[in-house]
Amino acid sequence: MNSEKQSEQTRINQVILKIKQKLTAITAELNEAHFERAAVEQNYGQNAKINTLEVDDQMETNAEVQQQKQLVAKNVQTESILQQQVKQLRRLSDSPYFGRIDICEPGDQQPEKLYIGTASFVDSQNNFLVYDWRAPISSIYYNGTLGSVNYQTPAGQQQVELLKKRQFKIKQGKIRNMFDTNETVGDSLLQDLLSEHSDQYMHNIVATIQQEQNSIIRDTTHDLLLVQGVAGSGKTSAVLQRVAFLLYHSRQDLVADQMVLFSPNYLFSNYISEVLPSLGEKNLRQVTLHEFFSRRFEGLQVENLFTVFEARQTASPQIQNHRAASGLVQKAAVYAQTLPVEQICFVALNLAGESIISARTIKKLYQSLPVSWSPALKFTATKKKLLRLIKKIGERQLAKDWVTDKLQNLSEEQIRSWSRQVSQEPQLIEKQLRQKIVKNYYRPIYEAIYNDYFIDSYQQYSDFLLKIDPAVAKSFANQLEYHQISWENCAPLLMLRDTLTGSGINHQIKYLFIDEMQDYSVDQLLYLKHAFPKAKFTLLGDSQQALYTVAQTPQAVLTTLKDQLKFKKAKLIELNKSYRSTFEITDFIQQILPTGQQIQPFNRHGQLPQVVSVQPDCWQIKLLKLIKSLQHSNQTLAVITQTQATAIKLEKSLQSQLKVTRLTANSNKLEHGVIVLPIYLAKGLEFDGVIVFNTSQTAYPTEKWSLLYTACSRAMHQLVLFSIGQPSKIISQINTQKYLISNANTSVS
Ligand SMILES: Nc1ncnc2c1ncn2[C@@H]1O[C@H](COP(=O)(O)OP(=O)(O)OP(=O)(O)O)[C@@H](O)[C@H]1O
Repeated sequence: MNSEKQSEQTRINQVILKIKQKLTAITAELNEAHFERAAVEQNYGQNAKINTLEVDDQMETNAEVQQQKQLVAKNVQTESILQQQVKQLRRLSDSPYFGRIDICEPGDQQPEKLYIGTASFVDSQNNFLVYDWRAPISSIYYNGTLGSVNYQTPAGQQQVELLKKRQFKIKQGKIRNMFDTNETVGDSLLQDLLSEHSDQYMHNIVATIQQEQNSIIRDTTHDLLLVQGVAGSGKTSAVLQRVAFLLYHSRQDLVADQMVLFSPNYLFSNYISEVLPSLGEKNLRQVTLHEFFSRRFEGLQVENLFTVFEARQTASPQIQNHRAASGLVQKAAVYAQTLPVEQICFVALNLAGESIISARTIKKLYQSLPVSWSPALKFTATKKKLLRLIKKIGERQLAKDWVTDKLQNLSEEQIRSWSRQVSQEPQLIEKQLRQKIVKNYYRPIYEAIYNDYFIDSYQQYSDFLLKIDPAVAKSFANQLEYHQISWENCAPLLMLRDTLTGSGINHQIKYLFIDEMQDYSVDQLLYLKHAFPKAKFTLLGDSQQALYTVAQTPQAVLTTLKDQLKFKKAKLIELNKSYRSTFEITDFIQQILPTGQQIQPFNRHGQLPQVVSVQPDCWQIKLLKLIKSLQHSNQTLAVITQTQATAIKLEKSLQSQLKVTRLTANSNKLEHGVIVLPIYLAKGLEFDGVIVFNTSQTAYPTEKWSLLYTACSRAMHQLVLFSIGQPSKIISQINTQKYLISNANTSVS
């Protein structure tokens, strides 16, 4: 070991010793906090069991229980903070840092050495032994080449002289690799990392963030950050580090619950779920667009984009008719804003076959409001009037015989449960019990009012569609009969409903992230912008991987979004360097793109991709042989099909000979071994080896280049295109030096 390395190792040993001392102290505190919480909880449990029917004790007990509750909450919080610290210290004790910068501030004689890790570590004298990678000064590590560099601080720009930049790979407290670099973050460490096997979970990339990724991560000024990057360029990685950065940067007024990530599927959600915890941060909320819509259309089955995709691969163009066109969201908003009251579809509030409040009455209440009010304002005011009205209707029932009958037949249990909520004055008890009986009876009406059911938004949307496109209106009505709603109708219908009722808007979310944004229509993005008005948007996409729409240039995407979504400060960041695949794979897959877009491959070498074509009568044997030959060198080997239907057939033909796992839309975990899955579930994921199943001309005509590109770009180390019959023209037009060819007569091993 050279002396430089020796002295770094000595420092590491000293830092780890201090980390471990702190870990011991915090672990003791944690044990104490745990013990205390258990005691308080037990005490709370006993208090909560006190008989609250004893009136004298009731108030006192309530206050005591509240106090205990607060105490439990406080203890839980303390314990969880300590748990976080323990986790963080454990992580640091294995690998305290990954970078060092030597800087000299103006006027200083001696340079300062700063070490950068996944979290800060301060010794008992408040010396920073490790700086958090998100600290303002750490940006020098990611952005600066040696010489004079600037970095942003809360007090403005600072200038320093960067004298040295050193990278470390430390594992179990030992330096495994260390070198100085003048680049942003040197290639060697990246080489090392990218050569590893794929994992069930994505890793954080803080040690090797690249300069252009850093600008995504640290952006705090734009309300729309549009990241358009080629496959494997680190878009998802960058956005997750961005979340961690924002949580650190705005920790006074931002918590993870104020962020939401729209992800393409459950597999992906699970795949990325370890990144933030590995950086000591809480995970942010994740949702798929399908889930989001489904929650808003209770009782309806929302069509899934995957089903649309499957149908498109097999259906004739005629079947695809009568789908809603784009631009409906804006039209729906205008329609709802200008809808004359006569045309609003009010619905009578009925109970047990009797109309309690007629549609005419509701319309009258609505009409009585100032014309200048917005529909949402009128709707809320009508709602309040209806609540008052139903209360009055109930009051008129209090002395009726049916209420007296019910009162006399109240069960013991019902009386006991209500007696806690009614007054103890004997003369008031009967009145209040009558009120309870009536309110209970009218509960469905109250609920209908609270849930906005006094307008039939489906009928209203149907009326709207009739004006725009009667064929779509008809198909919408047909689907509704079967309690279904098509994908394209979701956003415009919600927009119409929200505009009329003023509901559906979430003001809490401050940051919204969308991965695979090329699969979202402008209509859907418009709706999300409306539903999350306070959120800054970060959209990640690669229009070359558009499975459901047509590819657009990044600039065109930006123009469309800026014009339609009305963001004030929008920025486009393009990423052209691909990190996932070997040089050879990236070099091959960029030839699939018709636009001739230049993807910069990362300088990591491997085998050439292989194109295998086999005869239709022997493809099973050949495929089996191929899989077996690739299995041992690839921890995860994905066989990617176009549709789930093909994946099912493939699984059947392979499973008697081989252990295979087929993934479905409901799968949420990646398995090691051989995986069969359709392309739309492979989005955002990566595998050691990929076999793209049946890349014949029939399966992949020229216009399906985007599907082929997406499938091939999932491969990290090895790629095989397996064609039954003549390979696709997309492949045959690629320079033959970029891949190896084997045919039915050649061994595929
Ligand atoms: N700076 C980096 N340091 C180390 N690894 C990186 C870096 N950037 C990206 N990677 C790795 O490259 C791979 C691809 O990254 P990621 O999945 O974030 O790309 P993507 O652009 O979202 O891909 P796609 O659009 O194809 O799904 C991952 O294995 C990731 O860990």
